[in-house]
Amino acid sequence: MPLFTKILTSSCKQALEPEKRSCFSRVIFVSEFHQLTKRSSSQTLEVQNNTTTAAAATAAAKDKEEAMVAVSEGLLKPTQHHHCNVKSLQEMPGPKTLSNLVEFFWKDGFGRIHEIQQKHTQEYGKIFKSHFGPQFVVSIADRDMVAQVLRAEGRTPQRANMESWQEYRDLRGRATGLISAEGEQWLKMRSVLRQKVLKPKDVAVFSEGVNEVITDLIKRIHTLRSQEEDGETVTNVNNLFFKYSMEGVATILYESRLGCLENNIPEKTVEYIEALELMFSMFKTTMYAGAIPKWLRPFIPKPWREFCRSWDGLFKFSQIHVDNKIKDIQSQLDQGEEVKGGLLTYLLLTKELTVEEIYANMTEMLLAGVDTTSFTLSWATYLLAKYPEVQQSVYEEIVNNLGKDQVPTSDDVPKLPMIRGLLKETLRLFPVLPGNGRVTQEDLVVGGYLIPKGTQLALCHYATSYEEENFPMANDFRPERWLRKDNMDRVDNFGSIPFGYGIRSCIGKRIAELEIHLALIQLLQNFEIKVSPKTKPVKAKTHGLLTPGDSINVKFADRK
Ligand code: HEM
Repeated sequence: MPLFTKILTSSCKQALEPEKRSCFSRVIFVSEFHQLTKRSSSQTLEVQNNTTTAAAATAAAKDKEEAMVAVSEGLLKPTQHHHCNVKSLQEMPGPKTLSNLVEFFWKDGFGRIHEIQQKHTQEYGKIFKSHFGPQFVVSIADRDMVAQVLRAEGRTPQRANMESWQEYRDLRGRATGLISAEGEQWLKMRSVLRQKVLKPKDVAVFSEGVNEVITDLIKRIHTLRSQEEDGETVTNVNNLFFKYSMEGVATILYESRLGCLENNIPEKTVEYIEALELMFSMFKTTMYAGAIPKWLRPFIPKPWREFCRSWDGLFKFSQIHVDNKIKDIQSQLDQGEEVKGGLLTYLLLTKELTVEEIYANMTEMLLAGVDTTSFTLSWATYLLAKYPEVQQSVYEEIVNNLGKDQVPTSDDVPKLPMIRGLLKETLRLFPVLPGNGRVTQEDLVVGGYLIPKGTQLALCHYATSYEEENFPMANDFRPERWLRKDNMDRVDNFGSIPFGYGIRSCIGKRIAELEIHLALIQLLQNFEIKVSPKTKPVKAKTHGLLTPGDSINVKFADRK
């Protein structure tokens, strides 16, 4: 069967009309469907006849809707009557462009993307379309539909909206890292990196280094709280956790310590940490720079300029550390010593990635690994302070299974299911990435709609995380909902997939879990986390990521 079959425009138009579609019996999905109506003047259209997609379509059709558009070598052949409900994108509900503009630009929608997800889901249903300037997005806020999309992914799923990242890299002659790369280039790098960080046992080797950072974190808490009147409160815990996450990720990625948590940081290091903090915050502010059309840049140059400046800083930072490692390795080799080390050493020795690719991946992992971890730790401490009975049960589990003083390693975590539940529940309530993007690589039928190849999808994790049908008493903080009743019990739930799912999911998941689990265990062994008069209700806001909208201030009281 030829890959491309030609279909007469007029027949296609018929196929798009729901009432006329029902008389075609062969199931196929029409590529570039959204462009069909635009091309009314052309006589023919090329339509990809993809057998895999047709099979997926048949399965989908059995499930809920029958999918049917049109096919055949040359002409559409109406054969037999067949009931078909596949709807077109034109029929999909969604907010009007103007109301989106008002929502985002007049009502500070960029800070409330997570709430808008929920609002639009209530207004338009669990699958809806939106226009953001030139961008057209189909949002999916249903657990089963999200599962369907992610399970159907091919070997190189495509992330949406990475053009501005790619543009920066082209401009500076830099390589792409895992986040921004696509296709075979992405697959090659992913295959190398996944061997070192994707399994719990791969990251277990980092336990010792992470525990050293935690020792410094605890010392720092002692210092900070001693500066407060009550001797217990730490204000804006996120500042502290930012430094912890930066230090932790640097230990793992660069195999070196930065000294972010020292009490007396040399002035040079202070400047350097401040510059890093600035770059992170600038990055969040400017990450929408790519949404501004290029022709507008001469008139509004600042966002793009700052976006490039923050990338320059992040790349420079990574490059310094990678270059230092290269020198270290070289001098060890020169002295005839055996070279041992972690992830970076492995990458440099095996040469499976080029040095440019290593710079790019270290930079992107640094960017992906700091705020995500620190916001999650901040929310976890906030929730523990607010729910003392939950904190007590997590603490008791630690005392009973590990003891009050024993320093945990990654091997201990499976003995502490409540710690795992605590992290999962924190990320359910505050998923750092409230949504995830994909560009469809095949035509798909989702929720009864034909979604053509090349469509941008927004998977609305925040909205699904708060659905009662996915999580009863969804607004409550209940880590125990994640406990398994027995070994066979699975509590996975596509309603909350804070690290994504499948081949393109977060590659740093195990690193993040290690850093967060070990830190929370030691924090609870040392302190009772309590609300203080300075603890105010804190709401989430979207600022690139889902961040605490205000300072989180809590007490770290000594355990009796
Ligand atoms: C609580 C912490 C974290 C959360 C919630 C988180 C979440 C996510 C999510 C949702 C994605 C997108 C997945 C997808 O598209 O399906 C992602 C991708 C990624 N994350 Fe994380 N992340 C966290 C920590 C980290 C850390 C610590 C690192 C590295 C040290 C990291 C590195 C990455 C990278 C490189 C990608 C791109 C993967 C790819 O495209 O192949 N993340 N993360």
